Amino acid sequence: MKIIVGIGGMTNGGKTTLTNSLQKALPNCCIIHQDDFFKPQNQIAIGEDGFKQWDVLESLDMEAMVSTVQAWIRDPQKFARAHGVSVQPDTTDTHVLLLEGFLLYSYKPLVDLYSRRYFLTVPYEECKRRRSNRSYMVPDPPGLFDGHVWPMYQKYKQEMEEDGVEVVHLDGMKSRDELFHQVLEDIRNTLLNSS
Ligand SMILES: Nc1ncnc2c1ncn2[C@@H]1O[C@H](COP(=O)(O)OP(=O)(O)O)[C@@H](O)[C@H]1O
Ligand SMILES: NC(=O)c1ccc[n+]([C@@H]2O[C@H](COP(=O)(O)O)[C@@H](O)[C@H]2O)c1
Ligand SMILES: [Mg+2]
Repeated sequence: MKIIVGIGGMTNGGKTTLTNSLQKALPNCCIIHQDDFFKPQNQIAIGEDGFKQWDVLESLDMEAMVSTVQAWIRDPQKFARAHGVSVQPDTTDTHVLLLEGFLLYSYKPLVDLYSRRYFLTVPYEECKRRRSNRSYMVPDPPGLFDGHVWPMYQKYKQEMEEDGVEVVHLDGMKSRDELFHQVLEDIRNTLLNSS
């Protein structure tokens, strides 16, 4: 059996950290990072606010992301091999795909593919603090967090709620270890229930 799990939520909620830990503990587990699908900088629109609009769906090549997901769905074993994930002979029936990113549940062609949609959040102050310590490939200009990142997060979250997308909320203030064990157990139960 194969399941697709979303590790979504706000920037700096701890998505990438959690996803990388889960991969090591789950059988035949591949990851697709949404961040790998950002368009090149010269294709990112500049808003009326003067900021490059990184935190909108249009800044991501979502068609390419869906194609990558479809390649996994067609042949998870081949996908795993191509991505350097060794397939365990005793569990070849089980395949897990973790999709990880900050706008996983806002793109219609993806939203129904998940067996489970996790949503990691931390309070505003903590998010801003963590973000100020991060260095992205393109550094945040002053004011980006309050002027663009946070308002876009709120906008997409509100749309998701209005659309009735069901998510499992995760408290990103919990320790890395606690989050890892909580989600690992929940995914293992999902696997048992879908077999
Ligand atoms: N559970 C946690 N508790 C405290 N700090 C965390 C936790 N998970 C991740 N971090 C830290 O927060 C920052 C953002 O984590 P990251 O996994 O890159 O988040 P995201 O992918 O959601 O932006 C990193 O510095 C990371 O070490
Ligand atoms: N990877 C990139 O090319 C790039 C460039 C500029 C900003 N970002 C930021 O990455 C964030 C998403 O990644 P995280 O969820 O890991 O923080 C967005 O909030 C976006 O502002 C990424
Ligand atoms: Mg990340």
